[in-house]
Amino acid sequence: MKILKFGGSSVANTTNIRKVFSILQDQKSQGEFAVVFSAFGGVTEILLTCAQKANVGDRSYVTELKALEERHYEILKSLIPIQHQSSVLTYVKVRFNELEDVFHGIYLIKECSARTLDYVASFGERLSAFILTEALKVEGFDTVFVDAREVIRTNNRFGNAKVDFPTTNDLIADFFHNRPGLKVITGFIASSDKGETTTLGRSGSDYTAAIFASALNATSLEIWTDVSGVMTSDPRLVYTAFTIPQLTYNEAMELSHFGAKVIFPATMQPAMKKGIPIFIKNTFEPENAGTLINGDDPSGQIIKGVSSMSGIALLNIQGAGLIEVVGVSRRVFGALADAGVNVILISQASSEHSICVAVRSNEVARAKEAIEQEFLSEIKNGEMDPVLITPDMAVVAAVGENMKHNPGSSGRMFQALGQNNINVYAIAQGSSELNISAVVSQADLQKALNALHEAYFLSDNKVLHVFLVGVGLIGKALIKMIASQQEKLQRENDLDIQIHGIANSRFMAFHEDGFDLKNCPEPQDAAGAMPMNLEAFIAQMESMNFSNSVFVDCTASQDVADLYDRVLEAKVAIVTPNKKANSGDLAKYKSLKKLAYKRGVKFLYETNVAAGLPVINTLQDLMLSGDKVLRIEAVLSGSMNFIFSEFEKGMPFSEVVRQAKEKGYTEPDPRDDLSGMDVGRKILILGREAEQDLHFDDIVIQSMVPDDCVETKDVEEFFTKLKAHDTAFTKLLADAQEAGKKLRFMAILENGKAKVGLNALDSSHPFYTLKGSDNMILFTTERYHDFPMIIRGPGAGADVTAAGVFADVIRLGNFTR
Ligand SMILES: NC(=O)C1=CN([C@@H]2O[C@H](COP(=O)(O)OP(=O)(O)OC[C@H]3O[C@@H](n4cnc5c(N)ncnc54)[C@H](O)[C@@H]3O)[C@@H](O)[C@H]2O)C=CC1
Ligand SMILES: N[C@@H](CC=O)C(=O)O
Repeated sequence: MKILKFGGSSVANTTNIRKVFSILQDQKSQGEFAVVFSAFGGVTEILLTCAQKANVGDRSYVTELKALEERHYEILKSLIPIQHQSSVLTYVKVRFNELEDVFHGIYLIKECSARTLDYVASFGERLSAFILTEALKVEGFDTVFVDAREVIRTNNRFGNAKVDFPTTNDLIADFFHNRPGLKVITGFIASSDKGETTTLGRSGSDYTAAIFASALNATSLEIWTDVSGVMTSDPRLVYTAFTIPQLTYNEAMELSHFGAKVIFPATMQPAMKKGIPIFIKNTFEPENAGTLINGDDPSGQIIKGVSSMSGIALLNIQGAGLIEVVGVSRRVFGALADAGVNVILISQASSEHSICVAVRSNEVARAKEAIEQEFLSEIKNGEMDPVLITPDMAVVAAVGENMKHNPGSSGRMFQALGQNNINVYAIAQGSSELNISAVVSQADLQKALNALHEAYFLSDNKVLHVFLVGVGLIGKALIKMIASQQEKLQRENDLDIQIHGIANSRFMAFHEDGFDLKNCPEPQDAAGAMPMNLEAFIAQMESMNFSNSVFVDCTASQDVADLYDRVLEAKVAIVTPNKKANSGDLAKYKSLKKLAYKRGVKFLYETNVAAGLPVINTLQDLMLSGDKVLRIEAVLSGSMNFIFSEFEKGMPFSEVVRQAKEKGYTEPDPRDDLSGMDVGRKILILGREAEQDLHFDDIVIQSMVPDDCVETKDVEEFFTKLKAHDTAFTKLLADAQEAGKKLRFMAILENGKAKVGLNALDSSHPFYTLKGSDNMILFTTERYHDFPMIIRGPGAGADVTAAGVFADVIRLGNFTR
């Protein structure tokens, strides 16, 4: 014998009921079973509301009751052919007549006791189960209607009656023994030994099913609902939550206590006592295996779920007068009990200086008053401080029976929370080691759940939440590149990259679920676009509070770079091609790196030098492995190399510079390249990465920007003015060519000093053959002494740069894994 229970959502309308019938048809070949039904979805609430309305003299209950009656007729007429309807119609009519009378009575005497409410509520299940009993006959089942009031005996604690199991078990066994056929049972309702109608409290229909399962020693109990079992976390907060295949009874109780509302602990008890397996199944996805709950789980998995409880406040009771005083806890908890406050979590350190208690927010004022009253004299004479309240808290809990004697679970929990900058206010773990709970701020709840979920269940799967400032040439190329790789990274590398914030210098926009990158709008065209404000952008990023957030700066802006410390303080990683932070003040450069290290987040800037070429990483590896850089000789500007190599082909200089800009090789302002500033910044960064304390003053830079072109209204005017210097540049080139040389704009760093400028090189020099946007870097080090280490390749352009930025973002996925 198997017991199946279908909840209100499964029988909310004819379409859903047909799904239930098809599930029952499939059961026919699988042995004997009985079925428990809840009231049709929402009916109980409507009945109770009508009663409350009648109780306060609000006659609108009459229309609501009429509508409810109609709904029942509609359902029965759609399920039962006309020739079989009459007895069912009569049954329903009589029940609604009774209800009318009851409500009228309430309306007249303005009295509605718990007993009356139970009686009113009982109509929901009586109606649904009766209609479904008859409808199932039409489907070919030999059904028997079971009004559970006949067999479940309880005391008369209306609203939450206690079951008299010995009597109930006998009555159920007798009933089943004497009545062949498929029993269709009303959930939720029972009766007292005086024949009064009672109800079984929250999730009462589940309880009914468990009572029958226990009384009949059922082989299993199936709870059919509208979700596919118990999930690893709340799917509304954790998008990657998934169904837990198997749970022990204890784990299921812990999880449901902390928010997995699929099953209510008390309802499991009768089945649990008999070791009856419970399946949680989805009526709308019957093929889904759902969750099996039983006494044992052979999977050996340590953590099964991460659940939470919102709306919590912390009470801190502290003072020197608490230390080594016997009876303090008894008085605290006695006072709370007397005030009817439910204690959710308790934590006391061994110093005994303070006791921390978590309670529901709506009970905190009462709790504070009760404790302060209890310790009035201690507070007065300073032995104890007034009770401190920390509001707006939430509890997150990792649950799993196999934590027992398995070191590392709590370590993982607090590492994940710490890495994501989530402050833990209190901790509790019982010696049963079934649950580790941490109190965090309500604002951090979603982030905490996601961080823990990832740490425990998705160690192979990572979601990176990107906030991109600078949707210009590189930024747009980056979005395109992520869009084209997004699915493959998810599928093959378990890496999900989502962009939640985009901005240019004028507008910013955010998307909670991540922008659709294949059709990503420009910031100004996105829904909810607003004027750009850097502080507000960062504040929004902080308030979205995702775990694994990444701030990508694709601007050339000093203002953006100036806010990196704030970003890192918020434990958000930074990826950037922007050189401003690393080529600015030396102390700031060092402090940013230190801060990133301290906060445990990455600050990656491979594209600061030579775009996507692996220059910074290589240099960092050399330094980490103990090498020493003696000399760096390099062509570090893709645009300058393009300009001087293309110029050889005979085009006017100003025209080649314009082409370099059009090809996306130059800085937003090409004078940054021509002036040598860009190369100056790069050689400075390389020097600093080589552990040399370089300042910008240590670099001698030869600018190629003619004096009258330095100050112009805009870039266009600069190009116009540059034209006037074409002849002078052609002469420079001709002189070099005459000497059999080529012009290369390069940087040399040696002995703590750097030089940046134009050189005429003969064919013996490695830079002689460079073409287009090529960069080339020669590292002469203690290890690479006789022959330098050489890195060469395109060092500018949208695609190679965006690819480098993208690679840094992907690297974050691996780093934090
Ligand atoms: N073009 C290339 O080959 C390479 C470029 N880079 C670096 O990449 C960065 C971006 O370069 P491009 O995309 O070419 O520049 P761009 O001028 O095309 O785009 C810059 C974007 O940043 C935005 N922006 C500027 N200031 C801002 C602020 N304060 N707040 C918000 N947004 C702001 C602009 O509106 C624009 O959307 C620069 O730092 C550049 O040095 C690095 C390596 C190679
Ligand atoms: N303008 C730069 C691009 C990247 O830093 C260059 O020309 O190399």
